Amino acid sequence: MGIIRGMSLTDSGMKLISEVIQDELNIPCLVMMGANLAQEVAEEQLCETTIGCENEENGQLMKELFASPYFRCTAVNDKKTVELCGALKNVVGIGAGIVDGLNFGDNTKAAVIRLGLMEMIKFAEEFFPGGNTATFFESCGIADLVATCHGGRNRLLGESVVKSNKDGKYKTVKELEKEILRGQSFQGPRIGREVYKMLESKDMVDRFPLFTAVHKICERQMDPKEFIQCLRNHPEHM
Ligand SMILES: NC(=O)c1ccc[n+]([C@@H]2O[C@H](COP(=O)([O-])OP(=O)(O)OC[C@H]3O[C@@H](n4cnc5c(N)ncnc54)[C@H](O)[C@@H]3O)[C@@H](O)[C@H]2O)c1
Ligand SMILES: O=P(O)(O)OC[C@H](O)CO
Repeated sequence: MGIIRGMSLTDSGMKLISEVIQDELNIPCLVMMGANLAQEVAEEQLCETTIGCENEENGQLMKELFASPYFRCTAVNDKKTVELCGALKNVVGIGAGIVDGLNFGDNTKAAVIRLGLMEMIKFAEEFFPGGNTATFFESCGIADLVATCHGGRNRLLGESVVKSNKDGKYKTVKELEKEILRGQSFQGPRIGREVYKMLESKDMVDRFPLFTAVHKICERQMDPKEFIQCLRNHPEHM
């Protein structure tokens, strides 16, 4: 069962982490993604998760293995979309943190969550076609977006980047990771870089302004203050 949120760029394109595990270990690998902030799961607070499988029998088996009164599992026969949700939401989470750092309110954050979701759906259609849009309404999709955009480490990164501003100079992701996480790591910046490379290779950057802006802010190629302006001209509004 894979819970790692990420992807890997290879010469032949983008691979999901479960595919890397399957290829390296030569074993089947299902995935589990959802609104599952570790601290809250450890405290046995009620949460939901999504098991992504390629056949219903395996999904059901894993559901029986993992489900508990506080950990409610749904098995979905759309493994790639489930895993893609778990990776891409980290990039949106950074965007939500940038909004917080810039002192914008809940309406703006809601816009980031919605536009982020639309970019996730579009990215899946372009690069991993054949999935089911309904999967984005499982815990791995909208619910994990909400959790990450309010309580995740990636949100904290976005806010911290903005707040690290000293005379127009911002701290790097590496510096902030060392200061804030002390041994843990942010998943969003690496995923954002890989997503951006894929978009650039297909000349699609303009269609994904939120993913693009988050990536450029993480790489210090864009001032975080420009983030909101990038969203004003989003293709979803045209
Ligand atoms: N913490 C949570 O709330 C939570 C919830 C659900 C899923 N996840 C996912 O689980 C995974 C692990 O999360 P975590 O909270 O334990 O993170 P963490 O930052 O505590 O640990 C990640 C570890 O992976 C190592 N690492 C990073 N890149 C590596 C590489 N290329 N090769 C080898 N090691 C590498 C890091 O050094 C670090 O020790 C992540 O993909 C995360 O998104 C985390
Ligand atoms: O703390 P984050 O931002 O890495 O998010 C953790 C989990 O993915 C939330 O489900």
